[in-house]
Amino acid sequence: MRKVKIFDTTLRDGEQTPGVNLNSQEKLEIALQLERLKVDVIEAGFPASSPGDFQSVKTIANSIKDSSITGLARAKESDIQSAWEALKQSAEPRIHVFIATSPIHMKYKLKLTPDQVIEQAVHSVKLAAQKFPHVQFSAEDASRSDWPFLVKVIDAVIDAGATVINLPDTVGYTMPSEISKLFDYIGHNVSQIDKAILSTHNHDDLGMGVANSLAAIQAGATQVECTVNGIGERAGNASLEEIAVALHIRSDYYQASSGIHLKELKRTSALVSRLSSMNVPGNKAVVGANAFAHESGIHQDGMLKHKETYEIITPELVGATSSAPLGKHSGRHAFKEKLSELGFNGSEEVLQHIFTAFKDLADKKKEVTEDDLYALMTDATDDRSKTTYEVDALQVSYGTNQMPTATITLSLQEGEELIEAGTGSGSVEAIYNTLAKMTGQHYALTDYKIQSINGGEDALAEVHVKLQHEGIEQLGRGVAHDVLEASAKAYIHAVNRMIARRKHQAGEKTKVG
Ligand SMILES: CC(=O)SCCNC(=O)CCNC(=O)[C@H](O)C(C)(C)COP(=O)(O)OP(=O)(O)OC[C@H]1O[C@@H](n2cnc3c(N)ncnc32)[C@H](O)[C@@H]1OP(=O)(O)O
Ligand SMILES: CC(C)C(=O)C(=O)O
Ligand SMILES: [Mg+2]
Repeated sequence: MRKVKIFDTTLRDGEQTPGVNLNSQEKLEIALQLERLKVDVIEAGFPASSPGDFQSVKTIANSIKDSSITGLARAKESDIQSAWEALKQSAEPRIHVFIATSPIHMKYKLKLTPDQVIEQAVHSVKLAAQKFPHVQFSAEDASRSDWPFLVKVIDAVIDAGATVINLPDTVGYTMPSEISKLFDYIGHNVSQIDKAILSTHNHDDLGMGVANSLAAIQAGATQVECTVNGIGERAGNASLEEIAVALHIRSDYYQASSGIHLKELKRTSALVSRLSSMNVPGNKAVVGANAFAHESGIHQDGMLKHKETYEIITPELVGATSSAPLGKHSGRHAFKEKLSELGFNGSEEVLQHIFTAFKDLADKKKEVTEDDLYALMTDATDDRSKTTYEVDALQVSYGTNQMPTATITLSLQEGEELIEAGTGSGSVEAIYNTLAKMTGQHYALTDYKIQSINGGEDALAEVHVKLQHEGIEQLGRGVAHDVLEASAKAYIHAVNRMIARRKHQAGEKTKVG
């Protein structure tokens, strides 16, 4: 059985999803979960792209031990230097240098001749290899590049020190049989291909991301790049969970396996969905809510008689069962144990905060599931030093013939308390009008999404909002047993993050000035 390395790029290409913006703490939380999932390489970001990304990559590189950490860099000295500064403390420093090789990108975007591209690629890989023991080179838009030219580039960068060669289908243009031929061609025509790992990276513009990844693996790729839930630029990247499960279920066909801890898939998907505010569609393969649901009579009959009639993947395989090991009579020890099993590694103060929220919930809800605990954990692990406002109390008065009125108490970081009332045409609008008055800013609400965790009448509500103010867009999320409380918390979460971002930007400007 061939081993296929999983290179996860949720924190880099995944974060390029329009509207997704993860802070350092959220990125670290995802990285810790990717480590538990046993991905081989985590692409933690693009250090030269912003001070925030630089810091996230550095923090992740210093915290994760069981997966290799890498960062993206253009074929440019300053990007490579920045990646080195962020990654030098990691266990196995690894860089990902890229430059485009297709005629359209070279001519119009880079404004370079093919020879100049080879020269820049070789120069950059040599520079990178002086610092990093592992250098990955990507020929951006490889699938629309001239194949003999690709061979020339790849031979030259392997000579310069590249140890991994990645051939991305950057715009999701190629088809499975074509990518198969491309990998086969490269395998047979690059004289030194045995010195490097061959990698595939596919986008989903034509819905072929996973199919192309599997075809490339069949044709010789031993590394596959993907993201959790398939998030990413435009239509997204090939989805990690679909590739890992396809390799497992059809190992007879691919004769290859990943080392992914499949039982962690559902949990990883839920975490990424929550932190990125990107809902997982119900019919999404492997991790969607309906992936193991059987609706029609003939199917249910078949399942009752013999599960394999309609089930090729068991929910247990991917950790999709929800258990309720904790209840209102559970104590702190069992609770702490369970949270650490779920990957919680926060302070005692945050643990106490989650425990109080759990007890409140257990009083109201029949079953507290792992998904509920995950939601409470995510809700509580925001950096409290960056919290300007907190929702202390909320009362909403609503009647069919009456203007909804919200009365809200907010506590401020300094210990002060604000109380205000306001109205709106609906209950949520009344809350948001009141919060706008209290925070003294008019934030435009550009998105509002609500979902229940696990379903059922007593489910937790999770609200995601997007606020816009003076050119900045900010996501926020809130979890509560009540939808109105979750709505207020989501709004305040976005406001707090917006304020923290502005303070950070002002700090950066002062440093530069
Ligand atoms: C296929 C991919 O996913 S590639 C990764 C894409 N990810 C991102 O772009 C996310 C983060 N990006 C950013 O924050 C910014 O684009 C930055 C910081 C990287 C660069 O910002 P700016 O310096 O303002 O440049 P801008 O983004 O406008 O243009 C990109 C420049 O890089 C050049 N460039 C693009 N790719 C490469 C490359 N692989 N190697 C060298 N130069 C490159 C472009 O030709 C352009 O150069 P020019 O300024 O001489 O015309
Ligand atoms: C940077 C490269 C690998 C990329 O994301 C792409 O080409 O899609
Ligand atoms: Mg990409």
